[in-house]
Amino acid sequence: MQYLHTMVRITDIDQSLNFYCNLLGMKEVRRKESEKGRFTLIFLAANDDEATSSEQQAPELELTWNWDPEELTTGARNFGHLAYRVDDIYATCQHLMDNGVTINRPPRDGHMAFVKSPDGISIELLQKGDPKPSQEPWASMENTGSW
Ligand SMILES: C[C@@H](O)C(=O)SC[C@H](NC(=O)CC[C@H](N)C(=O)O)C(=O)NCC(=O)O
Ligand code: NI
Repeated sequence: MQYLHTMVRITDIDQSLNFYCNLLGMKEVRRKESEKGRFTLIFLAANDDEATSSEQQAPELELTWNWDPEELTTGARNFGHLAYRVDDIYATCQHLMDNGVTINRPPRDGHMAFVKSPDGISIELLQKGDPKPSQEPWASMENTGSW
């Protein structure tokens, strides 16, 4: 068995592509429109995953946008988060914060941070390799989550 993707529903394509692609660096790999079902599917891959060998498809994030407006609750307790490994957690969090994203759990320990997507999906960011030495403003920044 091979892990293929995780699907999350979104309320706004532009806001979601700005967050996942422009800010987090993911790439759109394909898109499917359904006139009958009145929805759009957009498949994203993390940039490092593009290097995965062709026969081992990179795990993807499937964004589902239903054309008819719907309110998305923040989901049942059984869904936790999407996790990504980043080269520089401080630089990633700074770029997100500079573009208006709240750093719910700052990378105080140089290892782990949490943010949320425009639709409230929890995103865990983990530092590649060893944790970076603690630095400001992250060391003294308060959590806004329950982490
Ligand atoms: C392409 C493949 O990866 C899919 O996941 S298609 C699954 C299908 N999706 C939809 O019908 C999208 C629109 C629908 N209104 C929705 O919001 O899901 C489907 O069966 N979805 C049901 C589900 O629970 O995933
Ligand atoms: Ni799917």
